[in-house]
Amino acid sequence: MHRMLEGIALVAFDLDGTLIDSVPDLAIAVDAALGELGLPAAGEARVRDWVGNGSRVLMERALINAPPLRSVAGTSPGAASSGGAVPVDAEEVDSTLLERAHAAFLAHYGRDPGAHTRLYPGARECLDALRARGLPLALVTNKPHAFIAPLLEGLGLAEHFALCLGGDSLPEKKPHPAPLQHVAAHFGVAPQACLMVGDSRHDIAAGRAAGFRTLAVPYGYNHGEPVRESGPDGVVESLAELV
Ligand SMILES: O=C(O)COP(=O)(O)O
Ligand SMILES: [Mg+2]
Repeated sequence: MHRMLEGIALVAFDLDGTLIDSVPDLAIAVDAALGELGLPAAGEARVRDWVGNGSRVLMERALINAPPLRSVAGTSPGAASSGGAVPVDAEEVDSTLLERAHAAFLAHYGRDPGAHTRLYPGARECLDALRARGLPLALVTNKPHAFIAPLLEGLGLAEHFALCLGGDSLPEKKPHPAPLQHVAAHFGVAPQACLMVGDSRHDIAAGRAAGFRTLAVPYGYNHGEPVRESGPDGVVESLAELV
């Protein structure tokens, strides 16, 4: 058994960038939404760096980085966008435009959220092995809750998680500790006996703030930065190492 599982009675997993490579489908939906607003496509590479704070912030980042919008919305005209990491509140995006963009994204993404989405190597093996050991597993993603079931069903993982929380399940989402505190309380497990497994600084921050142990995978989405810099308690190259 991996040292990170010693004394652990519950494991909470992040979804995007940890269990699944979902960016191909996210990028298709982002680009379709931008297209509806007459804006140029962002492309997969840039979307990869914007994922992690839920769908509304994803579209906010897409709008902030859409060059024509800067003049349309009157925000920082002429400041060329480089893509990549963008602080959430770096700039104000017109709220009506953001609502339109977000609604368009949800409609496009909801059509077939798993079309090009694949499990990372080692993910199924890890989940199967933990489940066989009888450890309760939770899914804590910032993705809207409505997309969780179709994705898990498409991947044959619908039965693996005893509790699934989306970014809109509670008033707060990661990096806030509330979703993880909710999971620990739901199962009646002390936080120090819970492990949070994720790919981004938001997972590590939420886990630490909730009193969980934290394990990071380095292959996912972390705004272009190494997740090691967030100081997780452990890092595994593949989830298969855990079991
Ligand atoms: O939807 C997102 O922004 C990211 O979702 P995650 O929390 O599963 O990585
Ligand atoms: Mg993630």
